[in-house]
Amino acid sequence: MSDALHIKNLTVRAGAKTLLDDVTATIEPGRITAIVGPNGAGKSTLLRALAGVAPFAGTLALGAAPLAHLSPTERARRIAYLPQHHDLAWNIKVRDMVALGRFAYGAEPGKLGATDRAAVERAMEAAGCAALADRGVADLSGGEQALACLARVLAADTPVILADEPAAALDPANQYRAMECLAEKSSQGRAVLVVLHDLTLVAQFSHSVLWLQGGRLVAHERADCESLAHHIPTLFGRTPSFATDGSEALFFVRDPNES
Ligand SMILES: Nc1ncnc2c1ncn2[C@@H]1O[C@H](COP(=O)(O)OP(=O)(O)OP(=O)(O)O)[C@@H](O)[C@H]1O
Repeated sequence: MSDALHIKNLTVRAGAKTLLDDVTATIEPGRITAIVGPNGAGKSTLLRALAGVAPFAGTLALGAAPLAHLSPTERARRIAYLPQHHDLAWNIKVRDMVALGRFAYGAEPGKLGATDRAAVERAMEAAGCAALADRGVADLSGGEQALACLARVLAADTPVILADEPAAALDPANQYRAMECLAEKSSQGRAVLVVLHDLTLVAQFSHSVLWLQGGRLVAHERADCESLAHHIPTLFGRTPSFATDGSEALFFVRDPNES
């Protein structure tokens, strides 16, 4: 089991605008914590601050170790980050892109040791992109690129995983595959923090939810039906229906009285 990720009084500003306002939460290891909120709520900003790519005020610590005290390499060995947008600058092979996940261990694409090679192959297999290993990343479809980027994060084998909408570009089967990959990591004792818009995936895979609205943390609660039914109408202005077959599926039903 790895350490908990402690977020204390996290505030992010861009000029005069406050993107994230005084967020305090603890992200537990061995759990999937979903971040849920409307577009523009600050979900990506929260992950970006935790990943070290957005300046912030406040304190972030992994266990007792403030993240600010870690070197970039030490940080990269502890926290892997899957951004919302996949900016792929070079048309390198999928296998070499996934191998970048091993960079913090000194591995160079094309010159991997046995441990790194095994981690890369395992990650591509888990993410479902092993058959794409020798293809150029720029020649892949959007969903295929998303699987390759997920594999890069899995290959890093970090105690903390930050994933921003990992399922957004994926077909239904691959959405479940991506979430199962993250569930496997959390069952190994890692802390997984994931931005999700699909509320059924939230209900089925997450243990707790950070509810964000307007840059503020509205609540941090267990991902049970009662909590979902309470917060979803408040944040999204619509009341969800819950499947009655025990599948934890959630959906919005069109009001027949609406024109
Ligand atoms: N550099 C910036 N300058 C000004 N405003 C910014 C900047 N970066 C983000 N924002 C704004 O901050 C708010 C939060 O952005 P963020 O990307 O965190 O939202 P989000 O909850 O991830 O949204 P989505 O669900 O649409 O991806 C948005 O209103 C966005 O326009």
